[in-house]
Amino acid sequence: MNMVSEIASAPGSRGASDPAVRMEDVNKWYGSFHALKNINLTVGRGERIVICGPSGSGKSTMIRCINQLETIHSGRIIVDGHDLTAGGKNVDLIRQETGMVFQQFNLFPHMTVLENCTLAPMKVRGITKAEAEEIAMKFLRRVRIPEQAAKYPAQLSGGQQQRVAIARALCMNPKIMLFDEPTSALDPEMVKEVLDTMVDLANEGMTMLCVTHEMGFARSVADRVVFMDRGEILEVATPDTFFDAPQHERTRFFLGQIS
Ligand SMILES: Nc1ncnc2c1ncn2[C@@H]1O[C@H](COP(=O)(O)OP(=O)(O)OP(=O)(O)O)[C@@H](O)[C@H]1O
Repeated sequence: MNMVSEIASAPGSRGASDPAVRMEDVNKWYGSFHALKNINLTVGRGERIVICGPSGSGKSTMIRCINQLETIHSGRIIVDGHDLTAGGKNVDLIRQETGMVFQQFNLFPHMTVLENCTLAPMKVRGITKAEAEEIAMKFLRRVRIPEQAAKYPAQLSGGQQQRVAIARALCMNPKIMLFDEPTSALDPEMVKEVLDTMVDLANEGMTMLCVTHEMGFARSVADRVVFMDRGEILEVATPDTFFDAPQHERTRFFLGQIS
């Protein structure tokens, strides 16, 4: 049994019993291409989910739908009790609920690390520059690069830039962190520093959905692994079951190819 049936909440109400994310019968098309097919997934608070599957299976699309970088065509996505798919797009609310880290770090090149981290909190949370800088420094310390605050992104390594991107997302005080292949663009020697930062976050109880090919991370950090193929969720399992006794033939084929 997965947590879909273990977590219940009354529709329309918000409270401690709300799951962090609930996706109900979500469908998405790109033109005539059916990219997400009846996706149902409930993520508990503090849960760590790793999403894997072959290229083009819909992993990025699925997590980009959670923070509305992509729109869905049917179904519902409820984040921390807010139905983000109802009543139009509330970008400020989405940005406060979900932080996202992309493969390409997406930092503003003309702004310092500190400015990258303070921009959105000042704009969206309405806090002063001094408050925003205090928060930014707290999170830059947390990702272990406070000494880089005055530098520009181009002066940092890829791993450092990705840690800035994580700090920047945390400055919005999100309830959920979404990671879309955060280590794929990094040189191998920098992967570990970013994964270590993600492990720290996981240990602090952050709810996380991570699209990643880092199966070691999935095995050691995930509470559940979601396997997608051709726009469908084919399997949701604990790492032990997923890696040692996968239920679906396509999961076995996928694992056979990457091992
Ligand atoms: N903007 C778009 N327009 C049209 N088709 C798209 C668009 N974005 C994604 N797709 C298609 O939707 C499918 C799912 O893409 P998605 O990026 O979600 O897959 P993925 O599992 O994350 O793949 P990868 O591991 O290669 O990043 C692919 O077939 C892709 O070509």
